[in-house]
Amino acid sequence: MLDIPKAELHVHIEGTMEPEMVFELARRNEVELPYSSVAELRSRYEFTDLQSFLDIYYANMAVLRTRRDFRELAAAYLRESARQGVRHAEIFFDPQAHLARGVEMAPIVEGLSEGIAEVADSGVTAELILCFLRDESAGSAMDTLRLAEPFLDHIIGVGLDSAEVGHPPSKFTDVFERARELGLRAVAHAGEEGPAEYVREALDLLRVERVDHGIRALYDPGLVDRLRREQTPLTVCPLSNVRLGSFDHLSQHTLPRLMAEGLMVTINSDDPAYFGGYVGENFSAVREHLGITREQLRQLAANSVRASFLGSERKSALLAEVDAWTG
Ligand code: HPA
Ligand SMILES: [Zn+2]
Repeated sequence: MLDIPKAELHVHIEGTMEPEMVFELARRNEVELPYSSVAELRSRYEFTDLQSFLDIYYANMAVLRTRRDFRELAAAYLRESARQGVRHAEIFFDPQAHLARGVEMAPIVEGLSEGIAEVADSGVTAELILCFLRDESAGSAMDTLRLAEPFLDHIIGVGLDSAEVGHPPSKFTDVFERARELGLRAVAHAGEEGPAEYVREALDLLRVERVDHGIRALYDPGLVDRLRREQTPLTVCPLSNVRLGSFDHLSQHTLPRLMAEGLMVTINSDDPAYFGGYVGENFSAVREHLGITREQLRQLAANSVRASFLGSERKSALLAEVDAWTG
């Protein structure tokens, strides 16, 4: 497990809920689960594509009900990540999935913030990115943003996730414009299963500062040139891409090509409770299976700091830590 100092920029907090916690919260909140044991739940984690994962991801999050649940979820993720070298995380959350079950915005956002505050003494910091579900309507996204307005002190930006194909970024142009007016930063999932054209739309219409995944950009040489020129960060998630079928095996992942093209690549876990590893484990896996060198790992860690929304002072301090890493 690699403890190089780093930032994590692509992690869904609901995707950090380990099967044990699913069962614990189900018991505490009296939610009935269609599985008889943790082992049985874990045995269902055989995915063929993004949708097959999303089905179980949304089903499991039904156990998340209270402020305490969200606090414990964030704290547990950050504690494990800190053990794997994470100094800062920018964490996605999916409020629409919780609002639909009658959970209000306040316990979600304030609970996650309390979890972040709880682990501050371990030196790890975090910010929250509110993601819109792209398979819901643009109107629902706009309503969600309105509900979040009283909590903007806790939220650094907006993102776009869930089922990609058939739900292009263009659907959310107005919502992202409103988010920018509110002072929020912008990122979006694009080019995970969807075409390179969605990456272009995310850049041109949503004006995102980072592209989440972006692996399909390699199908479009003109786009690759642009991403290189503009040094737009891509938050790549190697173990996730394999588990959701973009590559048959990690040894076939195009991370080395993305790096050879001179792109601003970062390594992230996406949904670590489902995809077989937290971010340190993703670093270890690409070293082992893709021949990524120690100096390239240092580059990837430095990229994660540069691509974060941290201020310049903290960035400099963390980059010095990356430089000094001898592990
Ligand atoms: O990998 C993902 N892609 C899109 N939506 C998601 N929501 C959680 N994880 C993902
Ligand atoms: Zn994701």
